[in-house]
Amino acid sequence: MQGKLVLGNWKMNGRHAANLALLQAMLADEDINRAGVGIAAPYPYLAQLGAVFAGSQLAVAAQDVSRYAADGAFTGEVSAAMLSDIGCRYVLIGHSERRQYFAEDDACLRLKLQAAVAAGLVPVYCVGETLEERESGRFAEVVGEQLKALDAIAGQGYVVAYEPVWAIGTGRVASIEQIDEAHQLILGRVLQCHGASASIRVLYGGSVKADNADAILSLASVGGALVGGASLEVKGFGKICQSAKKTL
Ligand SMILES: O=C[C@H](O)COP(=O)(O)O
Repeated sequence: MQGKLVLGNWKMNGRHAANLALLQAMLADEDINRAGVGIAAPYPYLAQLGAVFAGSQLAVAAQDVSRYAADGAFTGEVSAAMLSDIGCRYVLIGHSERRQYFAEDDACLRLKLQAAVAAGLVPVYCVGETLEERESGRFAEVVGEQLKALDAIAGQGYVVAYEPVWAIGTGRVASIEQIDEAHQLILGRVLQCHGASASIRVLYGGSVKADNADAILSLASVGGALVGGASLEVKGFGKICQSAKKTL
């Protein structure tokens, strides 16, 4: 059985000196410093993560990637090949903040997924409904539509992250029943579309904290966690990683 994966997403946070202290504290924490844990940092700090994590099993992840696969005249873009070149293992694709603020649509996300796998990265494809979509009973329809982009990389390695938008950074965590229902739905769709051989982890993200990690990560349908705010400090993140370790 593959272990649960815990990825911290620093979002647009960090400064070189503060990162160093945090990363070194993570390396010194035996719950964090092991296979199955990684950090997604802003582009300017990915090399710093690579240097500090060198020789450890901690993974470096990017928060986004260009939809353009080939090098060339795309000012401001960072290609999947570049991320791979500097040692990234994972890349977040389709985070709700990218969908919301940068208008990333299905066509764009399909290209990003393809570019990522072509460069040997593991995409962490994020899906999730807004509060309005949940309250109007459209949760399964919305998530089902979002999952269709994965057809672009059928048969390849990827991770899905279920992040209900209403639970991100709000402290309002989805209930255990809501999480299990969503994860069962996602696992069912992935299996239906990509075959019985699909061995896909579905991470939960949205206000995962030290005090709810045990309950969330003990669900069989939850393959790990995508952690925002709590990955910016070592104590809470360590506790979340410990909850994942307990399930091994
Ligand atoms: O990528 C992480 C998610 O957006 C969750 O963020 P959060 O843990 O701060 O709610």
